[in-house]
Amino acid sequence: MDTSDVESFCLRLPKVELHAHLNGSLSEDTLRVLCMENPDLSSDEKINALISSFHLKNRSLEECFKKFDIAHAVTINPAAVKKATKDVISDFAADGVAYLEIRTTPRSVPGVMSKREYIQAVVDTIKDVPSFIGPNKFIVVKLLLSVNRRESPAEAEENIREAIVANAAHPDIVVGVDLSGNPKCGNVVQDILPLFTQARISGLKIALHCAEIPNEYEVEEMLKYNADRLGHGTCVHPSHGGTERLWKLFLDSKTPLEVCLTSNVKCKTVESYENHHLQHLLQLQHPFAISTDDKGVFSTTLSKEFELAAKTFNLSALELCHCIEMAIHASFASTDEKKQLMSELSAFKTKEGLA
Ligand SMILES: CNc1ncnc2c1ncn2[C@@H]1O[C@H](COP(=O)(O)O)[C@@H](O)[C@H]1O
Ligand SMILES: [Zn+2]
Repeated sequence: MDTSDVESFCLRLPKVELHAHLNGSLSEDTLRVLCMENPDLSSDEKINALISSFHLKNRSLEECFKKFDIAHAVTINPAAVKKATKDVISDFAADGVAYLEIRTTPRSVPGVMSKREYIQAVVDTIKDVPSFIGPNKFIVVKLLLSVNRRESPAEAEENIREAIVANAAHPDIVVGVDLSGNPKCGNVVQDILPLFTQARISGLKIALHCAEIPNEYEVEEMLKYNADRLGHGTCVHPSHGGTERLWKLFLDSKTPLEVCLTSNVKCKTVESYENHHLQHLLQLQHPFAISTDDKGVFSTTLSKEFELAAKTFNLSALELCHCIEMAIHASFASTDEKKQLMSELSAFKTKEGLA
């Protein structure tokens, strides 16, 4: 396919997004509107300062983490959380995403919103999707609730408890838990993985941010934990600060990896797209899901991530369709939903003359 064909093909592709943090995915328009609705931030200079710092070029992973505090400054009540969720879902649907798993860290604002009310605001908006997604659009949306490893074990325990309650109340929407946050923080193996086991026992799927930075002991324990999916997986391969042993453990686990190309390069955990560890997954046919991570912070879309993968690793139209197939299998969708997504993909392939 030539360049312009790749771009339009990636836009048309019925894509599957499995790794998208709500507050990292806010578009500039959404940020602007949420600022205007916030009396403390509604002046032009404050709005412009906030938005430009949200998109400021990162020089490190640390700098990236400071950006989420900016988004958190505007999603401070249920109405703002609903607006953020509605806009992010609409953005993905407009980008041709057919299936979306949003993940977000339950957050309380004293006197305004409890963690449960935060979660309810997201769930209510997901339930409301048919009312705001255009008639010619189709998107299935699920929710994972996150534990931020920077927070205390008590916070982590509370988030897992809230996730179990939310899953019991909305099993078709709240499908999993995610471990994320600054990888330099927290004692995950001792304080957090045991909590995730409680979530697993109650029927929630497990997604772990893994090996964003080198940490042999933690990565080994995470690989042995047999999560349903892993995110990033940057420092597993020996060429990126991992070891042969970790790499073998990872391959043997056959755990699907959520691959975030632009996030890794803009956070400088991977030096270039050409050097990205996706090359090894392609070579070894290890399952992966091309993902955005934080489309707002990194000014990307899922179509652009597919286009990047296609151009960097010379992937054909059929190989891009196979990426969607792998993501469907790795998703936390129900069996019927997976069948529906697979039949949508085969109808797409027929229409594109690929079947
Ligand atoms: C860049 N790579 C990353 N690595 C680890 N955690 C990340 C992340 N990108 C985002 N988050 C996690 O997602 C939260 C923002 O969304 P929510 O407030 O939950 O909706 C961040 O605070 C961080 O904990
Ligand atoms: Zn992430």
